[in-house]
Amino acid sequence: MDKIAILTSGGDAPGMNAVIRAVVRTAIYYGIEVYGIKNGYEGLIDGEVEQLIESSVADIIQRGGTVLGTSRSERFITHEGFNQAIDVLKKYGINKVIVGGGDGSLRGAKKLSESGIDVVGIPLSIDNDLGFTDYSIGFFTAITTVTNAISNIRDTTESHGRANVVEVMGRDCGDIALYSGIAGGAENIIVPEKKYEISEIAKKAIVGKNRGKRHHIIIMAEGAGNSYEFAEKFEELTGIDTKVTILGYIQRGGSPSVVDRILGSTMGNVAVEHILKNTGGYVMSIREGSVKTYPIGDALKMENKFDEKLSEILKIISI
Ligand SMILES: Nc1ncnc2c1ncn2[C@@H]1O[C@H](COP(=O)(O)OP(=O)(O)O)[C@@H](O)[C@H]1O
Ligand SMILES: O=P(O)(O)OC[C@H]1O[C@](O)(COP(=O)(O)O)[C@@H](O)[C@@H]1O
Repeated sequence: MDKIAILTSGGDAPGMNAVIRAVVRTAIYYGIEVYGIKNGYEGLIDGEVEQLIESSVADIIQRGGTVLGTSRSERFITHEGFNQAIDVLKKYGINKVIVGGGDGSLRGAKKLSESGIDVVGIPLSIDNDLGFTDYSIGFFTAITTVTNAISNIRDTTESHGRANVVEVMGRDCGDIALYSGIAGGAENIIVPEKKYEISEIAKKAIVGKNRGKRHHIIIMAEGAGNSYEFAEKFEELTGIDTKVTILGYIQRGGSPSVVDRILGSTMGNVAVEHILKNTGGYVMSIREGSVKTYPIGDALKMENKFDEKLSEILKIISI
């Protein structure tokens, strides 16, 4: 008899709870025992495993974070830690695992599948840095939070006639900066995928200022440089009083958006149906509006592409 477990791993993302809820309720619907593994791969190694029932996931769809807890686990990458994790799964008779997380977590899931455990990975990361899916769950909530913050920052920036460098998350991926930059009407974005010239950004601000513009918002992804150093140089070049706002963890928490709840519920449900019918390793994806599955090895080789067109649109319309 199949036994399914669900774990969440890596950086948490709004929508993780919708996934957990859908996985648990779908498994029970099909008469399958379902287990929750606490605190990601760390909890798996330590045997933090608990059977879940319908009511275990009551009243969680609206909550940010993950009720199962998460971790970044150095131990899981070691031979010893990984084998301990496999032993725990064997002890409970769990043969199928659904992993919700980002790139690293899904690499861990691939390793589990190579050890004979059937897995389905669900893309959960606010960064939207996965090549095999158009969107990862959590991204839309994060960019809504960032966009609301930009609107607030714009009000005060405009009143004072200042510039503001808003630092957002995204170590290797500029999607949070790009999408919230478009939605918030930022004049410039600075992202890890593209080189920038501070002199060009300053020139644009001076042209705007001479036109009577009283605010200038620059969104900087955390992986693209040091926002304080940038702001100091920008102020020097433009003569515009320049402040820095680092949004930090504010953008990773909070009640999930409608899109993330629906994506989470759908992917959680389809993941269970898929894992019951298939052996091996897979991931869930959303491509051009449809939910799809890919073999996990192929999926992790797909390159994440920066949306040059959207970046060009920002350049043209945010002057
Ligand atoms: N190549 C890998 N092989 C096995 N496990 C991995 C690998 N990369 C990451 N992991 C596991 O996944 C965890 C989460 O990965 P991390 O990159 O921190 O977050 P995310 O999944 O959000 O990208 C890591 O702490 C580690 O335990
Ligand atoms: O919580 P931590 O360990 O400080 O991680 C911060 C990082 O996690 C993220 O929020 C999400 O990244 P991952 O999806 O790779 O975990 C990044 O944007 C950020 O740099």
